[in-house]
Amino acid sequence: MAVIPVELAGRPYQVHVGRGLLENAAEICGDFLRKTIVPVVADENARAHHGDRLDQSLSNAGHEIAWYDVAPGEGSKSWRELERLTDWLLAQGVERGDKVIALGGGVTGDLTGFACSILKRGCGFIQVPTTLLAQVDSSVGGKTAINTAAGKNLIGAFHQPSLVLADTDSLTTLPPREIGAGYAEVIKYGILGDAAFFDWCENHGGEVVALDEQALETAVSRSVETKARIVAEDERELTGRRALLNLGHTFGHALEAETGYSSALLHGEGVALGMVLAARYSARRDLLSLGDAERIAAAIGSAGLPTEISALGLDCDGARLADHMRHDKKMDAGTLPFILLRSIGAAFLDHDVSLDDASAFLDEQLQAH
Ligand SMILES: NC(=O)c1ccc[n+]([C@@H]2O[C@H](COP(=O)([O-])OP(=O)(O)OC[C@H]3O[C@@H](n4cnc5c(N)ncnc54)[C@H](O)[C@@H]3O)[C@@H](O)[C@H]2O)c1
Ligand SMILES: O=C(O)C(=O)C[C@@H](O)[C@H](O)[C@H](O)COP(=O)(O)O
Ligand SMILES: [Zn+2]
Repeated sequence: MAVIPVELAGRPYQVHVGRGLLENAAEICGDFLRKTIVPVVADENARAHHGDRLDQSLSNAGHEIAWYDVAPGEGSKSWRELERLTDWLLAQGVERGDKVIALGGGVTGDLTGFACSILKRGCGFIQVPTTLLAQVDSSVGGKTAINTAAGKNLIGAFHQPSLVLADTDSLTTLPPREIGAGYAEVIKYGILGDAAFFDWCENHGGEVVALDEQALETAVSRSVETKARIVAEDERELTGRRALLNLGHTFGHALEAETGYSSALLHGEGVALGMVLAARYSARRDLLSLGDAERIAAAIGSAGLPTEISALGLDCDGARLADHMRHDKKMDAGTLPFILLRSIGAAFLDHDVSLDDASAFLDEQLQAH
């Protein structure tokens, strides 16, 4: 059990990581739950597997849950679902000082967080992440968003939760593919800034995806500590520090767009491929050794994650993927900074990448193997 602080001036909060947290949710939330009725926005699968544990804890403390169901899948991060959710929160009489609970993965957390950021110009929320990806990444740091036809996370806000409860027991019911997708964001922290953690992932990644208790707790805690530190340094992605957390995402979001935000490619799988592409592109520009690029690909592949975009069977070329990238939120006065690598554990923002060159590289990768 670990309690990790996110030290944001004026609104610090804690991330609790460990087993059995849902059984003690009411106690940990304490005064954050100030009314009898507690609105809980829940992914349908997360509720089916873990809703009872939350319900039991809250009802033992004299609360009653008002449940709101979110359909599984990226499609729920939409204008339509945002409207439906905000209407429901208003009907529940949620006030600014209340805390809405988000129970589920990154989709539920991103949607609920964004709804709370605009509800009456901002009400509170508590993240209860139930996927590996959400525990190590999306529940921490306050990025909230929905997708639009133009691209991923294009409508959103920075809105920090008041508390995060990452109960590792909830991961036992996750499908293996979702565990792999979450692991992509775990190994990301090693690749972008912590060579020792990358080494640890090479040695223990198999245990993490097999949900070995000790390896899992180390992976989640270490990931959250790293993210909390970076977010505290650059909450709104203004200095370039937080942008490093976007390693693999420029390529990854383009691939997600091209596959229609469908189950054909999960977010974490897109990030896995995107990190391999960022590493190989860094090698192509003589920034990173080819050996290190392939070491990264091997570590990602050994967790069962995809490493070759040619295997996706996409009916598109590099220029089309580059067009998706023009919607990237890092775009600045017509140029898109890329997160590239000098070595494993040393990512940086490269402002000198031309999208034409990236597109030519992607053409090669689409043909490879
Ligand atoms: N805000 C951020 O900083 C941030 C960071 C990373 C990713 N994201 C976003 O997060 C989303 C991906 O999140 P995700 O990978 O958690 O996917 P997700 O929310 O779609 O959940 C994945 C699947 O797991 C199911 N599920 C959830 N909890 C379960 C459980 N305990 N047992 C069984 N099934 C369960 C869901 O129903 C769903 O089918 C993407 O939209 C991505 O853009 C946001
Ligand atoms: O927290 C961050 O900052 C991240 O970039 C984490 C990413 O893993 C996450 O997918 C995030 O939602 C991507 O942000 P975006 O700004 O590229 O939409
Ligand atoms: Zn991500």
